[in-house]
Amino acid sequence: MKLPDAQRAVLEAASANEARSIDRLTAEADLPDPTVVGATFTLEEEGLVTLTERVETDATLTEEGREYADTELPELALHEAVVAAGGETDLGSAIDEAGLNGPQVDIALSNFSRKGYGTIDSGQISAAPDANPTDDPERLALAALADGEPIDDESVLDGLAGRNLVAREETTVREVTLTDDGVTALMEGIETTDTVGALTPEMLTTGEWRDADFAAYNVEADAERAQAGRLHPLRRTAERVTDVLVGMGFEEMDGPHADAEFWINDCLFMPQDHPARTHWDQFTLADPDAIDDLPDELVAGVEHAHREGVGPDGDGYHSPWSADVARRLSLRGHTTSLSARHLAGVATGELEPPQRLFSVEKVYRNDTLDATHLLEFFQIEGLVMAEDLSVRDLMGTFTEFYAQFGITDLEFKPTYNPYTEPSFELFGEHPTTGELVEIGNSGLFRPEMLDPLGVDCDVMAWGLALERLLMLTHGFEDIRDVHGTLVDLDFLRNAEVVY
Ligand SMILES: N[C@@H](Cc1ccccc1)C(=O)O
Repeated sequence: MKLPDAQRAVLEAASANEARSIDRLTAEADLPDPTVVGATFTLEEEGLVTLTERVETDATLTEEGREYADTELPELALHEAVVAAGGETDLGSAIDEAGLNGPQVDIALSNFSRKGYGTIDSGQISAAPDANPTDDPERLALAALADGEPIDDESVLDGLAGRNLVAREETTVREVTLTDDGVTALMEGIETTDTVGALTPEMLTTGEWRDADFAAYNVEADAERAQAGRLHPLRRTAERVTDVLVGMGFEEMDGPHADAEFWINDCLFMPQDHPARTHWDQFTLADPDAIDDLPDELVAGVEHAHREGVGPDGDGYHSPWSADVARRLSLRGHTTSLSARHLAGVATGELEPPQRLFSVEKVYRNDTLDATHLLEFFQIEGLVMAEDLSVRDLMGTFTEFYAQFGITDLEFKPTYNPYTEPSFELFGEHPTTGELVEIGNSGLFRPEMLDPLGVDCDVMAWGLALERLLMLTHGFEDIRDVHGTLVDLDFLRNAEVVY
């Protein structure tokens, strides 16, 4: 019989008397695992081997399990402390003596009683005289696992898995046995065919590939999973947002992450003593600490709006205003700075209506980290500049935009921004908790903002949070499950950006 090299090696490594695992055949045939699996599948099809599959459950120590294997289970540490104190003592000193703290205290107390190591009664703890902590099955199992020994007692393993001290993982073990035909073939002798398993650069350059007999691929064979790099789901969502907005006729804006407060705040009619302009909210740069080249005429116009307001009935803030503050350099707390630069005509030249602009960019805020706040996040900024815009246009745009992501239950709540009137916060329903989540803020820019920038038509605008959009589309309850060091690798590898 003629067989390709790999099949012959697998056949020779297999036995008729004993089922051998693929791992063992791989070691004996000295071939890569996928090659052996592929060869085995073909041999099975040809009736030369039989292949059986068995699911084995592996147990490995979790970090906590390892810690207790190295030291002691909390309930045993507690027992030891009680025994050392003469068999009975007050609970507080037993806990201290056992060196228990935080969640370990509860763990120790509940397991101490459950396992019959003693009793706890009105603040006193006593050790059961007949308890035998040395033979504690969980303790022995942890020690055995730490030494790499197998554990047969499933109920102990289940208990440890329930305490999160052991992680159980199922693996499929494939085993191969020679059939009678396989034995006969081996006895009659096997010649190696010259089928080629892999195309090499040499075969291409010499032209040898032309006459080669290539082995067929077995597309059903198990192969190692290659984890290639891929874009973060958040980045892919950002790209999707860009696609949607471009599809709605928007053009992308660009601009600096660190900018003069003039563009970030002053142009937005944010008084210089506004709380959002303090270090509690924004990150101010120390070096360099200012932008010197602001357009004089614009600065004068903005200062005038702040001091006197706009129009015959206008009224300003009558609060301090200084060009030095306006020149101060900060990380942008919103990308509305890009809208200001574009509307002022300093980004891409004077704008004529109609215009639709957007950006999906990072912004930075000195927030307190929690489930819905990070120090930086992506903002979906947008503006429409046209004659006669109304709140209906604003709501219609959001309805159209969010519908692309399957979000059709938007709610609007009136709010206040120094730079818009009217202003609306947007909310969407969280798919699993049902809670309303704030997903953005919007409004029509006020004349106090537009007039100094030289814009005399209407502008509606918004800032939406990309991470919050992802929370609604993927059901996250904590933003830190999307960003940062706590993100689940499987999520990064497998998440689909669905729309
Ligand atoms: N700048 C606002 C969003 C916004 C932009 C434009 C108009 C109204 C609101 C924010 O960061 O929340």
